[in-house]
Amino acid sequence: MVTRAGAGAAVAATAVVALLSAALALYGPPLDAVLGRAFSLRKVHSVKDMENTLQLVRNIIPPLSSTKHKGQDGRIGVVGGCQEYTGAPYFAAISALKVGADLSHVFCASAAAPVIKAYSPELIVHPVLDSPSAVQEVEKWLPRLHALVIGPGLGRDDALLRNVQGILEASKARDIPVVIDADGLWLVAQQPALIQGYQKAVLTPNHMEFSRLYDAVLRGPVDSDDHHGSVLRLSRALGNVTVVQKGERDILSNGQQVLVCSQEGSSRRCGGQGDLLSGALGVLVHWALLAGPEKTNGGMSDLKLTIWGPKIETGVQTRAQGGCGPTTTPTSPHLPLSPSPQVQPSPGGCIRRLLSHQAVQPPSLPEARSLHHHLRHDRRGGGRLQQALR
Ligand SMILES: NC(=O)C1=CN([C@@H]2O[C@H](COP(=O)(O)OP(=O)(O)OC[C@H]3O[C@@H](n4cnc5c(N)ncnc54)[C@H](OP(=O)(O)O)[C@@H]3O)[C@@H](O)[C@H]2O)[C@@H](O)CC1
Ligand SMILES: Nc1ncnc2c1ncn2[C@@H]1O[C@H](COP(=O)(O)OP(=O)(O)OP(=O)(O)O)[C@@H](O)[C@H]1O
Ligand SMILES: [Mg+2]
Repeated sequence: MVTRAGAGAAVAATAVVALLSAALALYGPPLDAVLGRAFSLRKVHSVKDMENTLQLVRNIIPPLSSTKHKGQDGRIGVVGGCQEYTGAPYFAAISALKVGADLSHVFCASAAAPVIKAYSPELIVHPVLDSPSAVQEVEKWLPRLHALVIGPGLGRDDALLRNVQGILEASKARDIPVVIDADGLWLVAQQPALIQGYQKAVLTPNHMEFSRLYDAVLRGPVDSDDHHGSVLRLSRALGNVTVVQKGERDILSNGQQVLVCSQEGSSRRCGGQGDLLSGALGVLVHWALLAGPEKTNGGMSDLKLTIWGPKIETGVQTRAQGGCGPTTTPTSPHLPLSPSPQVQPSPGGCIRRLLSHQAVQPPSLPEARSLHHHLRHDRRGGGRLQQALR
């Protein structure tokens, strides 16, 4: 049963991964300053660290106010949902709402629409994705959306993928941040140029999706001895889009920095947990952008290669140094490739530690429901994510 604290921690943790992905994607330096304040080398107590992490997240959550109107704090679109998969787009879209977006749209195939509509009256479901005019239908809504989450439950039907390609092009033309997950990544693996250099794209591959994408873009297998370098290389090869490789440790990179979150999460490996993350990320990317650099002190560029979490791992090394990091000397001054396997203490002599996400409890309905009920209640009680994070 998800406790209030557990729910808060789970949501907070997702928020942290989402926030860091957003900050990596959207800003230059120096989130490091904020992180410097938030994390320290001292023996970390998870509650204390989570409190620091929450402060970082709180910086971007827009305050509730009577002067705001519906939709102002987030209108998120999920592009996905087909005959076989109706749960994934629901999980992504409802997570966006529960994290704190005001409106959540799902653009799906007509067969999936009545099913997803039946799941929740809170979602605005458009049965357009398999329509011949799908791109135009979705394009009508783009001026009113703050971010898109492309892929949950999309499936691999060529006609749908072609429509999604057009939707992605139209979104880029409007500078809309996009989170690309699941079979949206299948499309990107087939046509990497679709997001090449679009730095408002955040990719959230799982283990398998990462291997496929890496192989398609870098023409070779992932170097299993160098996860950090692999994520860095893939991000660089795609023009510094942000890549969040989900796994026992989540590894994030924007082609300049690498963040590793290794906080123990749920050991359940059930379907839907990645969908929850992608939906949450859709809102938080928008909020991070809305908050602006002053709220996150700008972002990441001074952030050194940092290994985050209870187990301090070795730093990434260049191959020349016997390590398995990027093969070329990194152009970025931000990546001090340590000659020794020890992690270089980052500025201020501390090796920061990021307590990040505990994977959301298995989304079996009762637990998810209590989580959702809990956040919803907080939302109504005038608290958004902050309330849930207390
Ligand atoms: N309720 C719904 O509507 C849901 C719908 N969903 C939708 O399903 C679609 C496909 O998404 P997906 O994640 O199931 O397929 P994908 O990632 O291609 O993996 C395929 C194979 O790769 C392997 N494999 C996977 N992980 C691995 C690992 N860590 N380490 C090693 N191997 C690993 C594993 O093969 P195995 O090894 O088990 O034979 C797995 O079977 C997508 O659109 C998504 O949105 C889901 O979101 C769930 C909820
Ligand atoms: N082995 C693991 N141990 C702990 N946490 C994990 C592990 N693998 C993934 N996670 C966490 O679970 C969440 C979902 O990751 P997962 O790999 O299940 O995504 P996914 O396959 O896309 O899920 P979905 O079924 O929704 O598509 C992520 O936050 C990730 O950090
Ligand atoms: Mg997935």
